[in-house]
Amino acid sequence: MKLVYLVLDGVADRPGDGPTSLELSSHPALDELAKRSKAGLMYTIGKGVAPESDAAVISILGYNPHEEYTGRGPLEAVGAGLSIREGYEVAFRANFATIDPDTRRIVDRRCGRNLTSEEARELARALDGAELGVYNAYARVVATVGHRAVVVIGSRDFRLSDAVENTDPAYSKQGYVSVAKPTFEPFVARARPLEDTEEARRTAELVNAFTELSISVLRDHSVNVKRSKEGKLPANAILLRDSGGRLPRLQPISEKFGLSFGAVAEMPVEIGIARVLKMDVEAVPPPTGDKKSDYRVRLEATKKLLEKSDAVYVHLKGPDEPGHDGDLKAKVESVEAIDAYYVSPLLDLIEGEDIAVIVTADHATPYTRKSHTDDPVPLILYSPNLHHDGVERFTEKECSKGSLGVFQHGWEMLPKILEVLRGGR
Ligand SMILES: O=C(O)[C@@H](CO)OP(=O)(O)O
Repeated sequence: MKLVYLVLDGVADRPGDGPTSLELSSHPALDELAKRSKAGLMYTIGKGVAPESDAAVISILGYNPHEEYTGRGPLEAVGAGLSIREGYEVAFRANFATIDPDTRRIVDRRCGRNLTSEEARELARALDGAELGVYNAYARVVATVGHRAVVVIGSRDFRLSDAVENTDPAYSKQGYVSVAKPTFEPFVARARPLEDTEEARRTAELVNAFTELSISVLRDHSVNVKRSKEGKLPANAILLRDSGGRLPRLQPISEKFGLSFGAVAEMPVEIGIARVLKMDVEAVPPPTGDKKSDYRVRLEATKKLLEKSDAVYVHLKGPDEPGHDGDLKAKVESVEAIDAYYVSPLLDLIEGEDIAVIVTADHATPYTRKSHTDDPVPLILYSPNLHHDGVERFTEKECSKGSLGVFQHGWEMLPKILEVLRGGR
């Protein structure tokens, strides 16, 4: 038996808020699969935790992020090809953002979501390698996709600590698991040490020095002058979150489950997770405006990995961004594009084959809330060897009627599902 494990980033909404994107969209292939599947719901980390994708994905791949985890920063870093000097460097997930430089008020955490990766790379170059003026410290800045970047703060001589608060006010650090705040004060936060150590105080000081430096360097950068002339928001600040000083030491997924895993990943954080878990990674280019071609590439990568691996984890970013933007129409369209261009041909591919499929999400990003929430996500499990539950559609409400019940923690799901698949009932 082979397994395709499809994660639709942020696809779930909150049914209590009104019709969900899954209810409003036409997705015949997902519905066809749901009809032939067992179904259920899942809290991807746990009730009350509105997770980011990093810890949520770690969790739904079977690892409890409360046990061994070191934050999103290092995963983004490894996904972007950077390594971290343990003890002397701390990695952060960064956002190019628009602020009022005089008051530090945040106008947009993603500078209008129209910063191109090329623009971001040019801005990052202006800061990469900057000296921070104290503790013989420096910053490395690497742009990744759109407004996203990785920042590594390092010192040549002094030890640093990852116990520092985010400067991005949208997420709070709860240990190493970052939680989306339902509302927040839109000001660049000052980094505070989160423990009473010299290392943490020093790191917080360096983070604040980097923030000031980035605001002064980006203010009149030619990319921003051009963007302002074009009526676009300038990318004039960098918000940092999810500090981590090393990669998590997790058992490789093939050893954990006795299955070889491949991964189709498009964003740096998922690429980082796949690398850390020692999956065979097919990194595909980030999403473009051409959905048909994007999903064809992802399906080809899935096929290629299925030939050499037992299981393939496929992460599609699509629905998360319109969820963050509160754009119901775009979220519906994103589900429909995945259905038509990825799931429908996937059904042809698995027809008559001994291939099981899981479809779920890493968290909800309800268009009504514009941020991640702790709502449970729908889950279906198809296998030609299993009885199906007879649910009608792939939606939150329909899946709640399924025999898999409600998983209280994402990390409990994969072991259970593999048991069901191996038992063949
Ligand atoms: O990277 C992203 O797309 C989101 C997380 O889903 O982060 P942010 O809210 O900073 O855009």
